[in-house]
Amino acid sequence: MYIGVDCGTQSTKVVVVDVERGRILGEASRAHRLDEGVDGRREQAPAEWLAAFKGAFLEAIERADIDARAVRAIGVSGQQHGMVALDADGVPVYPAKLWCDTETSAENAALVERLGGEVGCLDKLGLVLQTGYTASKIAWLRAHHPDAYRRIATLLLPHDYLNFWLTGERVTEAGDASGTGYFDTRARAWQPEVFGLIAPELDPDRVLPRLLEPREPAGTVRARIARELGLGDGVVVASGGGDNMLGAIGTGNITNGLVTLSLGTSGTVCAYSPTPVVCDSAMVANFCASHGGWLPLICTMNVTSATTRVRELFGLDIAGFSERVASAPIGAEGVTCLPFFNGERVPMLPGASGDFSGLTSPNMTQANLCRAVMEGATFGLRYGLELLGDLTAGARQVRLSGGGAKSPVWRQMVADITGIEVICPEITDAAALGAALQAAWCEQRDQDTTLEELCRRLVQLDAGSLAEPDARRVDDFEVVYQRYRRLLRERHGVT
Ligand SMILES: Nc1ncnc2c1ncn2[C@@H]1O[C@H](COP(=O)(O)OP(=O)(O)O)[C@@H](O)[C@H]1O
Ligand SMILES: O=C(CO)[C@@H](O)[C@H](O)COP(=O)(O)O
Repeated sequence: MYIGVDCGTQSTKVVVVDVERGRILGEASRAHRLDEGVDGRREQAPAEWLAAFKGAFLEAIERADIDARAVRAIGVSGQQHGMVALDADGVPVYPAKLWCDTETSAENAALVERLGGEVGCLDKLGLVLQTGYTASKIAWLRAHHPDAYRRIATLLLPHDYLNFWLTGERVTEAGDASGTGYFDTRARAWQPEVFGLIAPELDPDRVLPRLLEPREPAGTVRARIARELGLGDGVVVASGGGDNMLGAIGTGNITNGLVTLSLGTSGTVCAYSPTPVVCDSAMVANFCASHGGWLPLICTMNVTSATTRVRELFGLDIAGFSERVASAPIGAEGVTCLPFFNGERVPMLPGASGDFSGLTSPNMTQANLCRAVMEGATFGLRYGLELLGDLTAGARQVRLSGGGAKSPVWRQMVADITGIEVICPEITDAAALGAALQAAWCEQRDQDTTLEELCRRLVQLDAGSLAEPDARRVDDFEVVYQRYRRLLRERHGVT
């Protein structure tokens, strides 16, 4: 048995997988709170992730109806970029500032300038620093909370922190490290010169975790934690990775030719590449994959976070919201939404706010506003897909994951807006499945087992989720997408 854990923005999910029989035996999740401020602050207490991990783990084991001592390895996936700064005792010196925190946009702009703009960033890092990456969070802590900054002994990412709690080891791997902003994504190595600009008082050899190879274990579960979770001795913990990297594994997107699109709190689109990628657009992140190779990716910050805001505003449950969306026509009778309620990363507008435009007395209905926000979030992903250019140009299928992928209306909308067939894996939390597969790949590293074989066995596509683009709707959406692009240009100068 293998366990996959995905510590997302809104919850931690755990999946129990029987790799030998190719079956998913049990799943469970526990929610996290998000601490938000008007200034773009978005933080979480790492202790909540641990509590959610334990709760979801024990429930998933119970649902799977297995003895936890049958577990051989655990893989952990985590929301990318979050700053987990620990003191010498391994205690956070400050709450984790998350990927969606935009409070540090001034520090990010200053860092980009010091690195020599986009060209300098690409030269030193293989990607362009964006607000949300870990680098500006450290610079911000240094400027605003120098006492906490001075106590930093280790800098981890969310999935590294869970691995640290499980094993006691301070380690990371290239996939998640790619999103720090002090890692050279082409060389798959820390970039000490850049780190020195961000945190001149900290010694990178001391505070940055050791980099693991993709198949190398982080360690084994410590005795005390094993007792709490009911595990046997010597349970292996894989290197794990960023949620998008493990989501790629969990959707079978581990070699060329596929596109993974996630409708989570964030929206992401990525495609595997065996070589490092520098796209025409600075918004495409040349991240590493967590199984070797690269995973160029675009990320939008307002997907289910945006639809949830509007849903809650109208006091609707998920079914009621979907019903409203389905009842309104394509284009929401002229209502267009730029859903940048949390600022935005792609397009690069960290300080932006959201817009509903085209409202008139007759079209200002719940149905149109619900539809417009879902369309706006999906248009943002189409914009990102276009930025990926040749990497996704010939894609014949989108593998869809994340909470929003459970919605048939949204799946069809993605197919009609991108013009590409959409299908979901049977498990919507592909990152948790990817983490379990990586755990099996790691634990079986002395055998011939390949990751391709594990994906073939476990990544089962749900035929019932298939959504094919409809030519007429594709045309209708094209007109509305151009309206969205016009608004983007008018409001934010984005061409
Ligand atoms: N059927 C559905 N339709 C639309 N949104 C949904 C549906 N089911 C779940 N969601 C949304 O998915 C989100 C959680 O997605 P998830 O991928 O787990 O996020 P994260 O990994 O960022 O924590 C929640 O906001 C939830 O409202
Ligand atoms: O910042 C990024 C990718 O660069 C986000 O995709 C985070 O990794 C959060 O993911 P979710 O919680 O939305 O799954």
